[in-house]
Amino acid sequence: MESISTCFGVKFGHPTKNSHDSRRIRRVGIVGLGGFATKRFKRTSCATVVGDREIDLANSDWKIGFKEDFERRFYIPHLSDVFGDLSPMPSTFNLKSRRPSHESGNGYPYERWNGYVKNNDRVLLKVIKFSSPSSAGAECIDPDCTWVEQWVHRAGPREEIYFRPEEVNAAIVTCGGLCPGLNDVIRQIVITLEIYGVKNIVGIPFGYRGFSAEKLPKILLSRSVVQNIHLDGGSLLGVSRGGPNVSEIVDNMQERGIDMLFVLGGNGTHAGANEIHNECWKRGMRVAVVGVPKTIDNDILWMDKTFGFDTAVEEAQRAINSAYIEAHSAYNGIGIVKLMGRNSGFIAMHASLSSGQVDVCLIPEVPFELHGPHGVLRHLQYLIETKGSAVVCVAEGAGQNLVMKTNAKDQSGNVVLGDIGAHIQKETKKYFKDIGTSADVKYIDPTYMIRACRANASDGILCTVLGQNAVHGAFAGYSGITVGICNTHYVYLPIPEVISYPKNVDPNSRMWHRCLTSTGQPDFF
Ligand SMILES: Nc1ncnc2c1ncn2[C@@H]1O[C@H](COP(=O)(O)OP(=O)(O)O)[C@@H](O)[C@H]1O
Ligand SMILES: O=P(O)(O)OC[C@H]1O[C@](O)(COP(=O)(O)O)[C@@H](O)[C@@H]1O
Ligand SMILES: [Mg+2]
Repeated sequence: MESISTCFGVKFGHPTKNSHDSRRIRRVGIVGLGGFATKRFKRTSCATVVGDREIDLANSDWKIGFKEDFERRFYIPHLSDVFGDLSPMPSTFNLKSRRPSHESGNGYPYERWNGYVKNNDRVLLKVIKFSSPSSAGAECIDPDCTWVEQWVHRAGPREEIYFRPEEVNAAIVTCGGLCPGLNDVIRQIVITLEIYGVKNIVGIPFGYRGFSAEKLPKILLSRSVVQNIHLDGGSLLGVSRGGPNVSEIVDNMQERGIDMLFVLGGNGTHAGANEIHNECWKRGMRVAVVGVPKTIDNDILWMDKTFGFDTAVEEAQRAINSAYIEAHSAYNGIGIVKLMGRNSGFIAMHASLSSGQVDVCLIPEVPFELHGPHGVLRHLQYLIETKGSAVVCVAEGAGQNLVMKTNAKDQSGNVVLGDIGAHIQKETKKYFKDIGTSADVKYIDPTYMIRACRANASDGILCTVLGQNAVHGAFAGYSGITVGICNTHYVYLPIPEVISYPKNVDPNSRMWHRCLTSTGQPDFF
């Protein structure tokens, strides 16, 4: 291994499908003395691999190499890359009609609407300039934490468009599990398509399954159909896991003449969307496939947050508060709340932090023991003895090593999780019985109630902007992209980058430490 003072091994390879390995590869590229990366991974060599390019930090021009590689990784595919004969036309997305014109003589000056975004506009992906690799959360490329701008493409309407609105056949599909805000996004996509002048908009029923040969009836969409759908949770179109393969999906799209596809879903859905995009272009189909990340778990990379997450955290407060009241009102009461989060504990962490009523927060990223002198149960005993009650908030994917494995998978291939909440309840009851202390243990599982909620106001706005930008991206001729909010600005990202591995809670992050400060819990092992 090279010495830290002379040479830092930094790797930025495209990760493999295994999320944990992938995260390692990605994280090892960051120099941070106090961070997750350097504690777990040794530095490799002087050669730095950025994408598929090797960069030598000893070379004074390494920054140029890094930037070029970053630019290439975050390039967003455009129809004109493949279809050379395309000629754009002036956008039909024009809000001038909403302004008083100079002819109207009502005193308002005529102005040209300048709400278009230029293709070369960019948004900074990282906004902190770290002074040292030992600074909290530092993500440095070299030991000096040299500042290197990492730009991504700004989302929004372009002045020129690559589809004739009156000829467009647009389709929307919602895949995976439910998430608050799905209807808000569908609504905005439809409304924005209509503003461009699109007449043919269909909803594909029940996720990718709606593309199968069974021929589930399509859902005709228009402003009047979607006007009030955001008042309800769920998805107007229905959702599903599993379904036909990509080739069948594209066959079906070809049959129906779909040339704009809006795909709302998580990591799995986006993997499918990217394959659909590739297959369409391979077949010479001039199709724009644009994703809108949907995951209540908030486990998509690079984004400030995904829609539905805020609502989930807010709704989780009700369950936590109920658990608190139950626990607080009972003699030696213990309330356990399970929240969603298959691999990522963002909902549990944020809900625990915002409620201020949680004593123990357990997430998949942080291993824990139930039994033993440092286990959760011993701490619950301490809480009962000192406070008289306790509240536990556990993410569904936490402590899966403690529950019975069935090796079952759902139709998308996701592992079916054991019920960690029920397990903790059972073990807690047994523990207190064994030590001869009566304890009143209540378990609340609000997961599906939370997921079925309608979006709150803040998510409603996020959905609106994401939905509109998805349509702008398609009309601008981009495909194989997804939309997101990044440092409060809206961006287009290439799908492979956002699904290269799932975003997790960093146990060394300031946020997790804040959560621990709030709960006052020790390490449980
Ligand atoms: N790697 C993949 N490639 C192509 N399609 C996938 C992939 N993973 C999942 N899918 C499809 O995407 C849809 C949703 O996937 P799922 O994992 O259930 O939800 P999410 O998109 O929320 O992660 C399913 O119809 C599934 O068949
Ligand atoms: O019971 P279902 O529909 O499989 O959903 C459960 C899963 O849905 C989620 O909320 C989100 O999953 P997706 O993003 O893959 O839809 C997970 O937290 C949870 O494990
Ligand atoms: Mg998934």
